[in-house]
Amino acid sequence: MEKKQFQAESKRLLEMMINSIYTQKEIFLRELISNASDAIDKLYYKALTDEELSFNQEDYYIKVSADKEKRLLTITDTGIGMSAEELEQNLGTIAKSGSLAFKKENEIKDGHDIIGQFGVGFYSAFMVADAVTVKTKQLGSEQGFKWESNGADGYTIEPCEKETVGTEIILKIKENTEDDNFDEYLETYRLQAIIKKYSDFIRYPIKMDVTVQKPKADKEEELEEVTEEQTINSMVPIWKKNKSELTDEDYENFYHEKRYGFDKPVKHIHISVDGTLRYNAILFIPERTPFDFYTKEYEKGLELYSNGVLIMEKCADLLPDYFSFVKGMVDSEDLSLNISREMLQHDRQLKMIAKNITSKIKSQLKGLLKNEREKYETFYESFGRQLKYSVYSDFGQHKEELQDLLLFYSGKEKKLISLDEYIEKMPEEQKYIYYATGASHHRIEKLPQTELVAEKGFDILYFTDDVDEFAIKALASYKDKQFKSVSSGDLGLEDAEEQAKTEAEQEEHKALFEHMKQTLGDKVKDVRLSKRLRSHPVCLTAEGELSIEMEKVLQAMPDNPNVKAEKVLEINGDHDIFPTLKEAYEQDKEKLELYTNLLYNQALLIEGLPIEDPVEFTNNMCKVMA
Ligand SMILES: Nc1ncnc2c1ncn2[C@@H]1O[C@H](COP(=O)(O)OP(=O)(O)OP(=O)(O)O)[C@@H](O)[C@H]1O
Repeated sequence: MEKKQFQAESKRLLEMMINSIYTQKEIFLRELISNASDAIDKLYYKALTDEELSFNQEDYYIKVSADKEKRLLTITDTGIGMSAEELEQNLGTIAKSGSLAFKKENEIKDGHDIIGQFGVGFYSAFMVADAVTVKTKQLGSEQGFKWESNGADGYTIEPCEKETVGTEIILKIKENTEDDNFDEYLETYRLQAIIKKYSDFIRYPIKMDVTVQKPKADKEEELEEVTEEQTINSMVPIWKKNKSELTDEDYENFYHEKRYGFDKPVKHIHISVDGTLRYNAILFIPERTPFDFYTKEYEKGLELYSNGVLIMEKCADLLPDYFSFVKGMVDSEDLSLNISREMLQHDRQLKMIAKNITSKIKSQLKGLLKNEREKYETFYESFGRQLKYSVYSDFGQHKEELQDLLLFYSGKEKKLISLDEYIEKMPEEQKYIYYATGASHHRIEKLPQTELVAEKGFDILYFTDDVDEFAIKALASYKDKQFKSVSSGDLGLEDAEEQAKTEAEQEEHKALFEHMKQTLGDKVKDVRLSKRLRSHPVCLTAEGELSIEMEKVLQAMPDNPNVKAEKVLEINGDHDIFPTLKEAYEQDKEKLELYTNLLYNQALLIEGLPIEDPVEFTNNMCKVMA
């Protein structure tokens, strides 16, 4: 059977391609500059094998010039140029990449990697231009050629005058439409910005004529407008430089130049990996939280470059959510780009880079915690909340990675300590890691519930952030030591004998406590003799999973107004108030009820909870006084 060739309607194909591949029109300049850079690189490779050719890096450049009146934008390069045949093949056939063929034929050396591979980038010029003219003269040829097209009706090729070897791409920029402002592609400042954004690390100078204000030669106090040729790109990417040549200041300048933040980063991480996985990365741990960090608007991600050309401004897949504060960039030659170079095929390579980066960040943070404590605490002040939040989010999936990065305020040492530091200082008889929650360190210090644990000489971690207790509940234990709230039912401090004694006392006053419980109804789950109170008469504790602090946090959220902790009112049996209660129970039940309500409201106040009926409470106080 006769095999037929697919027919392609090239005009339609070109239209489709131009209008659907790229999401941003400004990308045409990146594509044309990348082609120019490839063309110079090809000369460089030729010189490697051709003894008659020498390659002097300084002689090669790319120039971008705009003529507003004629609406012409020209990209000139001093590269290898094209013959008439190559023009026909490369620019006359969509998806034919001369660069890819070149790459296959030549062994790529010294990081001079050729960028082009799909054979479509050139046509992106038609997104902003009605007509494109290419004037080119190939190395070793006497004759120049001109390729012209208005996109729709094919192209023409004819000989032309061209003095120098290289290529000139001339775009006739479209007129503005209602939706698009094409004038901007003729504005120097806009072109500079696009070059900086995408092509900053092209290794040849990208030059432009820029008009600047300068003091006059004869009259320094007066300014005049002068047009001078400037190199717009930085050329050598800092990440390709030798680490030993770079100073902290160089990294800081890069951080500010790239507008990662206005602060001074607490740490930079420079990674160069060469092997099966090849990539360079420069990452920063910022000092201050960006203003929108804890909002939905904040977008995490690293800049992603392929061969020094920007592919994505914020590649979210490179960072786990829990390290979303990290800023920086990754450059890799091995990425599977999609045709528009705006996205990646979800590939293994990227996942491996992300994994690698995550473990590097983790180890750097641990190093900071161990060796540069002050810096770590500065970092922690800004992003500790994010780490704690990440311990319990995603069903505690990442708690293992993050738990040793946590810091909490130590009641005993009056400073932030890590969980390891807490455990190291635990006396042998201490079974649990104790914590107390409250609005401030000062208020926690005064909590009646802390009395017994503190008396034993055990340290208590003070939780003042609303995520603290949630994070700890997700952890449950650290290095086999369980966390225990000083307000929890059993503090694990009594031996069997002491326990039996409290139980006997509780039994002895059972009727009194039952009456008090009845008075309070479902406001409390129980009224009990306290084992933890020393000088205070009363406190509230919680039974079950939900603590009183958690109740406060959850109640403040819109969907949980009715969550309640199971509260227990504890009475200090050694306090002077206790005989009074016993007497009231025997002789005056009404008085007992009055006292019970007063004690309950006092306990609420200590916990920072609102009193349900403040007027009744103050009236009751007056009743006692009168
Ligand atoms: N300035 C130039 N100098 C020399 N050759 C060029 C120039 N611009 C384009 N070419 C040739 O035209 C071919 C097609 O260019 P085009 O930009 O469409 O694709 P590409 O660069 O190969 O691939 P990609 O779509 O990945 O950018 C190139 O492979 C190259 O051979």
